[in-house]
Amino acid sequence: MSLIQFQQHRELDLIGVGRLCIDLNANEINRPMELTRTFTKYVGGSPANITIALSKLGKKTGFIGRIADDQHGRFIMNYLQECGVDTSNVVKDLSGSVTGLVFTEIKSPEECSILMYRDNVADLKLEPGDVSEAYIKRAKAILISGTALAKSPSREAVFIALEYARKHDVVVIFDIDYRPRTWVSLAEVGAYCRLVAEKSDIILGGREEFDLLEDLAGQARDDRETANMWFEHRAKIVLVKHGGAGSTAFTRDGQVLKGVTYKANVVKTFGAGDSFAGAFIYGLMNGLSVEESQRLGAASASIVVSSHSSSDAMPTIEKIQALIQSAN
Ligand SMILES: Nc1ncnc2c1ncn2[C@@H]1O[C@H](COP(=O)(O)OP(=O)(O)OP(=O)(O)O)[C@@H](O)[C@H]1O
Ligand SMILES: O=C(O)C[C@@H](O)[C@H](O)C(=O)CO
Repeated sequence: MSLIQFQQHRELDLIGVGRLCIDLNANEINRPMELTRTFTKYVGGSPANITIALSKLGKKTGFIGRIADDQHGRFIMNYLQECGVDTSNVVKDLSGSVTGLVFTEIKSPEECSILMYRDNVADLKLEPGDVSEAYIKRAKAILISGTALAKSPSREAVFIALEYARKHDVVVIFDIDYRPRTWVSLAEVGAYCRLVAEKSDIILGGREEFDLLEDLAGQARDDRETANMWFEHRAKIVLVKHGGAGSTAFTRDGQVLKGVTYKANVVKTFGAGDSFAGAFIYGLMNGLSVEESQRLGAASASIVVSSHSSSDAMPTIEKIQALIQSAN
């Protein structure tokens, strides 16, 4: 029996929950933001990127989120629809909120950062009443982004989504997705993310992100100890991402799988985690082993870090397979 039981008859493969934003990626690369004058606009936000990745891989996806009632909000809505993401549960926020913006700085292939504008953003205005039980029960899986827990009412909306998912056997995938500018304190990150991690089937994060959840007061924990901690709860797969060094997946049935990486012609490093997650989830949903799914994730990430955008560059399965074959 496979590790993760997706309810195969469900009409939607994955519903993303949380952030829908705009990425403004520097056109003049290899220089600091202070000297950057022009940017290209893309849809962004980690859960949006992952949902778009799955859609481009041919999966049926939907999204639960709020967008601002402005030009950027409409740009996001149009792009999701062009990608085939169902937007029936994306709500226009009428409270005067704005679209979250992310300016990306590409100083060198090794040194990239993001500058987030997150005051009064629409995505964090998601309300419990926006989350439909009937919608969630149509899906095989939901993807929760940790950043959506940073503030109320989005935080409560996520807990409601989680409750409906559990009630209807919808697989819960939690990407810790820690974004410092959004949170009030590290204590809150740990407290709220732990509550979701305890109820999740698959947990994805970087080493530092897991350290935040485990409340270790600065002591680094070993990946295996991390995985064991979450296996005491509901998790069946814990995946720790290690940037250019790959990833390690732990499974509840005792496997420890080191993920390969593929050579990239790195333009920028952000987008790696989201593209990895999209193709990794695709692999699991298609019944591939965890190791094969990690391979798809790594190949997708190598394509995206070699491109200028995150969402727009999410590859098709043919492109991923061609890269894997050319590397063999
Ligand atoms: N420089 C690179 N070259 C090739 N593959 C990479 C590179 N960086 C990351 N990857 C691939 O992407 C996966 C995820 O990367 P990473 O650990 O940086 O995720 P992340 O921290 O969530 O990324 P992000 O910067 O998007 O938040 C890695 O496990 C690896 O397979
Ligand atoms: O998650 C965000 O809000 C920013 C992303 O859209 C951006 O592309 C990125 O950092 C991906 O890792």
